[in-house]
Amino acid sequence: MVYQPPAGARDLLPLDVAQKCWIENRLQQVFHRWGYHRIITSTLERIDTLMAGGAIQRSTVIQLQNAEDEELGLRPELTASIARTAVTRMAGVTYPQRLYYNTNVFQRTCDYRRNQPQEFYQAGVELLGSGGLLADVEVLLLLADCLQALSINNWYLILGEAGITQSLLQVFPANLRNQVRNAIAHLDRVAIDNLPLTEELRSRATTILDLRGNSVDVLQKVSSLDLDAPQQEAVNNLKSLVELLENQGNFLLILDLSLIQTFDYYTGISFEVVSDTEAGARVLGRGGRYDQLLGQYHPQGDNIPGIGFALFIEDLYQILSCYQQLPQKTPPSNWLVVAENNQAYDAAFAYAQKLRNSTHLVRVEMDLGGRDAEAIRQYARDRSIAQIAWVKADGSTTIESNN
Ligand SMILES: N[C@@H](Cc1c[nH]c[nH+]1)C(=O)O
Repeated sequence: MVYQPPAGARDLLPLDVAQKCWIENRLQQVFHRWGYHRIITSTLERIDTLMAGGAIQRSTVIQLQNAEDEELGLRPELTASIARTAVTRMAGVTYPQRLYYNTNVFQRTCDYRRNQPQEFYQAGVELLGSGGLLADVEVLLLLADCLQALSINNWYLILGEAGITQSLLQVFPANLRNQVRNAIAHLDRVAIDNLPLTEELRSRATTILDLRGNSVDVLQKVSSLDLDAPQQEAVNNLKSLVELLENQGNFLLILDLSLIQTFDYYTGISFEVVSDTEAGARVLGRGGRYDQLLGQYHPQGDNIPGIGFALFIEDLYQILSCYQQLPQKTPPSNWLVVAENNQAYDAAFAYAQKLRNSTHLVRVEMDLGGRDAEAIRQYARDRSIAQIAWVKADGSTTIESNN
């Protein structure tokens, strides 16, 4: 019997892990520097929990069933789980809470034959309890810092504002609003042309779809629409955010008020990080503000504002491997400790332990017997092990460097 992994499953071998850790450690250092704390939530959630925010479709969740016949699923993202934890397990904490995660998520693929992956890794943050401009700026500058820590320079931010876009959609008749939203989400002009809209509304839908480009132009275009007072205020806030980002951040910003998903929980800014490579654009992460999500999980429905993002480790990996940034080998051991005969085992283990305790980050491996001295030297050369320690039963040791 040959045991195969299920379609879409992936095993990460030591070099893959070293490369993944290289990315994750850099991100983690940035999260720490900004005062974020790691949270680990359950891989398994009730389907209801995953879907409560309105961003997750049942068909994309890998589903499981427990003995009580509860419908469970593997988390496809972290924000819903963190929202659940925050208002239940973390009730009573003070705000703001700065949380980060670095973990796997599962997304069901429709095409099993192509062996499409179903397990992915994400690292991200959630900043809970702050609804203002400063929290938006913090999260976006933190995001920029993450990319800088990975030495990724060719990227831009597509910034939308779900609140503004949703409210601009209110002029459409309720029975057509979803179709207009879908057409805009997919930048589908043909669909807009085919909807039974008045010419004025059709032109409004096309204007929303075209609210994309450099921030000055887009802000001007949106201000020329007949905005009511709350819309005007939201546009002014967006303007302040853009100004702060353009002063503080060192990245290209594309304002996109047509940025809207067919499903999401965003109520304020929403954004995507896109890398610009010769091979084309690649989305490296996304996020946004969700001020109504935590209320879905709160026993009394109390809302707590939140904003965050997730970076997609596989996509970062693809970019970094093009630039040859990642480690190309697993780190070699520094020492190979060899017991010269059976009586020297005790002394050899003791010597190896002494080396391990001597400096931080040293790698010491024991020779496991069964080879002669030449084979041991060859092994050390093959594995790039710098030093061999030959240990005798009385504890005396000869050190040989292996160049
Ligand atoms: N969880 C979202 C990203 C996000 C984090 N926080 C807010 N949004 C996703 O996977 O798309």
